[in-house]
This record gives sequence, structure tokens and C-alpha cells, in this order.
Amino acid sequence: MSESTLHHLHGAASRRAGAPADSLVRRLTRMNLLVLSVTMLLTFALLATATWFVARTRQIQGAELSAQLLANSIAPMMVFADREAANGELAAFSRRSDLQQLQVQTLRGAVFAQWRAGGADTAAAALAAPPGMGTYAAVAAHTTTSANALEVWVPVRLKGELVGLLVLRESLQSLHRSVLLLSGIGALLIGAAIWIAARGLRVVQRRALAPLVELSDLAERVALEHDYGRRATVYRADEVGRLTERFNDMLKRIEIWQADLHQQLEQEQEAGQQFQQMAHQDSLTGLPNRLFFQGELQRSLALAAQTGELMALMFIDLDNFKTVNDLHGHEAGDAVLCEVARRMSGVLRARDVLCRLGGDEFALILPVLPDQAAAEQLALRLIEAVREPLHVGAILMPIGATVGLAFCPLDARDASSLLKASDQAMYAAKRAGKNTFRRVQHAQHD
Ligand SMILES: Nc1nc2c(ncn2[C@@H]2O[C@H](COP(=O)(O)OP(=O)(O)OP(=O)(O)O)[C@@H](O)[C@H]2O)c(=O)[nH]1
Repeated sequence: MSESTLHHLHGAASRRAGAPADSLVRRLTRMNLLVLSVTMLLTFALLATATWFVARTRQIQGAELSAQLLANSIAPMMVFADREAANGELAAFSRRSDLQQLQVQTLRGAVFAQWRAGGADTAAAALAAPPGMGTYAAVAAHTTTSANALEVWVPVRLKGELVGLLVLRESLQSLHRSVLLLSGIGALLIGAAIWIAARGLRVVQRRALAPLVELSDLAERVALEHDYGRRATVYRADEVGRLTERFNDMLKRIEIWQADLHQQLEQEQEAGQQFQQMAHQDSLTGLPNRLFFQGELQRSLALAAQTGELMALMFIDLDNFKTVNDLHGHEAGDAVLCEVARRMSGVLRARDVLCRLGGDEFALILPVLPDQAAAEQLALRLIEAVREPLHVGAILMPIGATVGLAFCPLDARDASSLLKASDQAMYAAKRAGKNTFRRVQHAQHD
């Protein structure tokens, strides 16, 4: 796994420990809230507009009806030119809320009677009739509206005959205020509803998405710990439940593959180790072979050079081995080789390495020697061990061992020189009568 992938996974795991920066629950809650808010606001705007429109229409209808009633009751007063009674009638009528002005005009356009909110000047100028009022003969009721007020013009008739005009002006501001107040209350209610919905949605969605979040956490843990033995819980038989089942199947398959792979790897490692062992082991005696000896000698020499310790190499050649083979057969010779190897191994120190170089030749590496005498004593013990009566079946084998000894750094410092020196020493020992040992300077002197 690459470092960046690990980093990403660790980051994901640490986010899991706290609240995730942008979790699925939060995102879904936000999206739901957005849709809910837009829907509520649109509905509210439509409702507020409809309410305003209905209230305005009702106010206009009310004003038109009031103006018509007032015109009916004012008509006789106009015929009798009773201004005082007309003004009194207008003042009595003025209790209607939002009323700004009432004006009765004669057919010539002069003000006959008038009432204005707040006791304003009753002698104000006559209001101009709107163009839609019609001609004198076919004058009809007419209503105009502006942003803040409405104006109702009605003909004043007595027994069907037109005697004047009545104007009623009303403010639309309290209507607007009511609609605004309603909008404010509505906005507050919408805010509260959204707040409650946010909390409710989060709880509901957290509960609904819990299996998915759990599955995601498990996937992260599996990726981090490579533990494919984990399984996710299937809570429901819905899409998430099916996804969880498939995820578990996948984990199971990976687990089986991993186990197979592990087993295969172990077998390969074992085979490799066996091969390695076979390549470095003498199959007859079980001792390390020549190949191993070469590497081990290099390693021991390097260590000796590093530490300055004394080390030695013994070259061991069996005596009369050919005779054993010739007289008692190859199998007897093999048995002798095995027994000699066992005996020699029995007298060694733990760190000494005995190898079979081939035929009846052995080499012994002696690292970290206290002095030369220690190696010489060991050579004597080896010779003694081999010389002990050796029987194959009931037959005594005439076997012995001759040893050549060379020291590093005294006699040589590199592997081939040390091997050559010990070999020469061994031949010197053979010449000296076998069953004995010699070291290099002895070889040179003999
Ligand atoms: N049985 C057996 N014999 C082997 C094996 N490898 C080599 N030989 C024989 O070992 C003998 C070695 O002979 P030498 O070392 O020359 O003769 P030797 O009698 O030991 O002579 P000296 O060293 O002078 O005493 C030969 O006869 C080889 O055929 C083996 O694995 N098994």
C-alpha cells in the first residue's frame, strides 16, 4: 500500500473518531432542509399574496356598498339642499375605519357636503372625477385604487334621477399592516418549523443511515488493519442490507484467498529453506558441505579481522580410508564417514564449524580462540576420538585422522592462503606418520 493511501486511510480513521466534516447525514439533512425551506417559503408567499388580494377585494366591496348606501340616504338632502343634514350624515358615517374622506358634489362639480379624517378643512376643493365615470346621462359607480388608498365614486340618485356624486376615499395601509404582521408571524412560524425539522431530520436520517455509516467504518478498519475476518451486521432487507451482504461475501472471499496465499507462501518458504539446506548440507553425514564451508570461512575471517581475535582452520584427512572401502565395501566406508563425523562433532566447542569437503576430507573452522594451544588441544582430542575402535558390524575398521592446522592472522589472512596452509600442514602430518597433527611452521620445517 502506498504512503499516500495510508495517509488517506489514517485521515479517514481520525475523522471517524470525531464528527465527520461533511458526513452523509449532514449533507442529506442540509439538502432536505433546503427543499423543505424553499417549499415552505413559496407556499407562504402564495398564501400571503392570496390573503392580501382577498382582504383588499373585500375592503373595496365594503367601501362600494357603504358608498352606495350613503348616496341613497344623502339624495333627499341634496334635493332639499340641506347641507347641514348632509354633513351630519357624513360625520355619522365616518365611524367606518380607514376612512379618509367623504365628499358629496353637485352636478356642477361643487362640493355640497364633506367629511375628512382628523377634522381637516371641510371647505377643501372638489375632487376630480375619474375618466371612467361616464357621461352625465350614463354616469356609473367607479372605483380606483392606488398603492395606499382606494377611491369610490357613486352617483347620487333620487327616484332614478341623478342629483349629484359621492366620493369615498379609504386608506389601504391598515390592510397592508395586517398582511405584513401576518407575514412576520408566518416567517417566525416557518423559522421555528425549519429549526424543528432540522433536528428531527438529523435524528431520523442518522437512524436511517446508521447501517451505511457502520458499513463505511468497517470498510475503513478493514483497509487499515487488513483484518478480513470482520463482518458487517445486516439490519434490514433493503438496498443497504443487500450491499452489506455483498460486502460480507467479498470479505469472505478475500479471507479465503488470503489464507490460500499465506499457505502457498509458507510452502514456498519451506521449500526454499529445504533447498537452501540441501544446497549447503552433505547428504551422507549431515554436516555442512564445501559450499557452506567457503562462505563460513569468509565470514569467520571477516569477523576475526574486525575483532582482532585469533582463529584457526583445521584440515582433516582420514587415514587408510581407501583400505576400508577396498576391504569392506563402499557402504562400510559410508558408515565409517558417518561415525567419524559424529565423533568429531562430539568434541567441538559450540562455535566451531565442522564441514565435509568431500571424500574423506573434513575442515574445521575455529573462531575466537584464546590461544594457539587451545586449537592444538582440540586437534589432539579429535585425533583421539577418531582413533577409538570403530566397528562396522563386527569388523574393526583401521581408521585414523591426520590434521593440518593454520592460524589467522599468524599463518595467513585470506581464505585460500589459510586453506592452502592447513592443507600443507596436513600433508606434513601425513608424512610424519599419520594420526597426528601439524601446523604450518612444522610443515615448512619438516
Ligand atoms: N565410501 C565412500 N568412499 C568415498 C567417498 N568419497 C570418496 N571415497 C573414497 O575415499 C577414498 C579416499 O582415498 P585416499 O584419501 O586417497 O586414501 P587413504 O587410504 O585415506 O590414504 P591416506 O590419506 O594416505 O591414508 C577413495 O577410495 C574414494 O573412492 C564416499 O562418499 N563414500
